Amino acid sequence: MRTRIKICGITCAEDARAAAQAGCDAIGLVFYDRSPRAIDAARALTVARAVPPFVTRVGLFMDADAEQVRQVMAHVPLDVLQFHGSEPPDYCESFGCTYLKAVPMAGPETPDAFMGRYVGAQGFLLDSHGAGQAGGTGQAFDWGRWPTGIQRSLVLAGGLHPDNVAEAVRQTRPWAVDVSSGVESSPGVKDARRMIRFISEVRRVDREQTPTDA
Ligand SMILES: O=C(O)c1ccccc1NCC(=O)[C@H](O)[C@H](O)COP(=O)(O)O
Repeated sequence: MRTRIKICGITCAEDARAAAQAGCDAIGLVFYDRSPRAIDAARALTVARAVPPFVTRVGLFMDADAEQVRQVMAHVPLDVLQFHGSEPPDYCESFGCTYLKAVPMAGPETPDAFMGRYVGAQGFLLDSHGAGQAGGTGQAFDWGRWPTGIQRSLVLAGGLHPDNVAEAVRQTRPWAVDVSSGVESSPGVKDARRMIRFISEVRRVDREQTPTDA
């Protein structure tokens, strides 16, 4: 299987083009003003327009007012929404857009119980954050806690970087991986070489797992 790759926290058109050139499947735009990767709608529009066709644009929100989400959606062409806070299912579904729900692996609820509540989610991003904590921390959770036997699309996030992503994919076999700080030179600034290395490591494991013709 080809593991999908999302590079989150893109803040400029140059980084968006570099991420696409490196071979990512999706980029993330963070609409959360307390993040070092926060972006406003005007800048996000520039970034979204720099992304070539067939690369998915994900808009990330954290406990935002519904009106803020609607305003961003009216200005920026987003393909998918990602909700990273304690947004309830009816809120997530109210925008009529494909969405991912972040699952706090340091939260009190088991991942399966948490995911069971979001029947309308297209997928889940399992991250190391917990109650009251944001994402983009560079912290990994224990991959041994990865849920198995779940028929939903799961995205592995949290503390991934070019030197650990191969092992992470081998252990969890996720639908997709997500990275932010692990491919940066400083918060909010992506490093093209790290993005290329990250993606080539994922592809190396994909090849190991692809059966060859006898
Ligand atoms: O990236 C942020 O700054 C951020 C802030 C607040 C909530 C979520 C945030 N990012 C969400 C993501 O999807 C990150 O890519 C994910 O948490 C992994 O981050 P990292 O551990 O830095 O790879």
